[in-house]
Amino acid sequence: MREQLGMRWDDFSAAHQQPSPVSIRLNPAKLQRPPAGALPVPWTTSGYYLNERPSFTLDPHFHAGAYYVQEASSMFLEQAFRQVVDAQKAINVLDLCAAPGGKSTHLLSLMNEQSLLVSNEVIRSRANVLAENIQKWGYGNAVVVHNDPQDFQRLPGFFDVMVIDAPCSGEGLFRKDKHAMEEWSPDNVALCSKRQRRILSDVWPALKTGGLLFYSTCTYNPDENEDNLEWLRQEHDVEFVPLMVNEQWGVEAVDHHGIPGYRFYPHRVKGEGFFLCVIRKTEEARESRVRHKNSFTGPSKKIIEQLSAWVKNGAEKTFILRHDQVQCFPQNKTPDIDFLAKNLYLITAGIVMATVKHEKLIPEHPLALSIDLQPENFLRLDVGLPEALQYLRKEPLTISTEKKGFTLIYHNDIPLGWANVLDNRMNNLYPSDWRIRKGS
Ligand SMILES: C[S@@+](CC[C@H](N)C(=O)[O-])C[C@H]1O[C@@H](n2cnc3c(N)ncnc32)[C@H](O)[C@@H]1O
Repeated sequence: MREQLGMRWDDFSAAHQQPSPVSIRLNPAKLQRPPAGALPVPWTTSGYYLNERPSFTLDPHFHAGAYYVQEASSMFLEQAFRQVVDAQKAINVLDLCAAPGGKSTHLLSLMNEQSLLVSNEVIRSRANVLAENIQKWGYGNAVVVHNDPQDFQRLPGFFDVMVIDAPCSGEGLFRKDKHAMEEWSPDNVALCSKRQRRILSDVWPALKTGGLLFYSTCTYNPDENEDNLEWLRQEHDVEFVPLMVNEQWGVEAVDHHGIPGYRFYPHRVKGEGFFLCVIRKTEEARESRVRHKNSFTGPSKKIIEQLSAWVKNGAEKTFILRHDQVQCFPQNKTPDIDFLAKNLYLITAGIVMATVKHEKLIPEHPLALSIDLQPENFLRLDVGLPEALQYLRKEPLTISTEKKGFTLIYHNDIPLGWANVLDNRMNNLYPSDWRIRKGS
C-alpha cells in the first residue's frame, strides 16, 4: 500500500484516524427530501452524508425502505450505470454478489420499470437478508435467487448488464471495520484473487455479446483489481469503457495498460476505499432461447380480479401462486422469469401480495411496502413515533379505531405494514422475523 501510494501515504494513513462518514441513499419512490443539513454525495442523485450516526433501528422509515444506509464510495455505481447503459431499453440486469442489497436497491432506482433485476446471493442466510431488503425497497421488477455463480452457465447470453461486487480482502474497509484488518494477509489476497477469477469465468457466458460488466471491489491491491481484468482480457474478447469523472470528486481515474479503473481513497474522497471498472464483452456468445411461456400456476380468476385492484397497472402484471402466496411481476418479463425459475433457485419473484386461505386473501407485508400498492383500497391509520415503534416491535397495539378490517399503518406518510382491526382488538401483522428486537 505504501509503495502504491508513494508520497501520499501520510495523507492516507491520517485519514484512517478520522471517523468514517455516515451516508444514506434515499428511495426516491418513497422519500424525496433528505434530512435537514445532509450534504449530497456528489456522484449520486439520491445519496447524502449525515452529520452524525442516528439510531437507524429507531427510525420507522428505515424499516419501511424509505432509504438505505450505504457507504458513499460504492454509490459510484450510479455513474457507471447512467453513463453507459441505454436507459430506454428493457434489459436484464444481474447483481451476482448482491447481499445485503446496497447495489441491488440502487440498481432498482436507476433501471426503467420494463427492465428486470436478478439479485443473487450464494450464502443462504445472506440471501434471506437480501430478499428482505429488496422487498422493503418495494420494486416489482426484481427476482431474488440463491445460486452458485457457475449455475448461471445455464443462462447463456441472458444478461445485458452484470454487476460483480466481488468478495474481496476488504482493505478499503479497514477504517470502518476492524475485523477486515484482522482477516487480512497476503495469502488471503491471493485466495480472493483466485476466487474472483473463478467467479468471473463461471458467470461470463451469461453475459450477452455487447453486454456490460461492472466489476468492483472494496480493496486496493492490483491482484484483486487490475490484474484480474488483465487476465480477463487475455482469456476473452473485451473492451474497457472509460467513464467521465468530475475532478472535484477526488476519484482517481487510473489507466493500467489501457484498463481504466476508478479508485476511491479515504484521503481523497468522503468515503471508504473502492474500485470500479466497466468492461464490454465483444466476443460472440451463445444466447438463451427464452420461450414465450408462463408455466407458473396462477390463482383463480376471481382472485386475480381482486388483486389487480390492489396494485397500480394491475392489468399489466402476471399473478402467480407459490406456496399459497400470490406474487406479481411485470407481464413483459414473464417469459424471462419463467426461464429463471426453471434454471435457478428462486426465493422471490416480484411482489409477494397475499396469502390465500379458504379463498380469502390476507395481504402480505411486502405488498404494504410496494411502490405499486394502491393504498386507497385499504383502511389507513396514521401513527406517531411511539406507536410506530410499538408496531415495529410487534407489540400489541392499543390504538382505538372504528373501521374493521386490514389496515395500513402509516408513519409520516409512509406505510409500515398491516394490522387487522377486529371487534375488540387490533392484530399486529408485522413479520416476526423483521421485528425490532427488545432492547434495541
Ligand atoms: C462485497 S459483498 C457484496 C455487497 C453487495 N453487493 C452490496 O452492495 O450490498 C460480496 C458478496 O459476495 C458473496 N460471496 C462470497 N463468496 C462468493 C462466491 N464464491 N461467489 C459468489 N459470491 C460470493 C458474499 O456472501 C457477499 O454477500
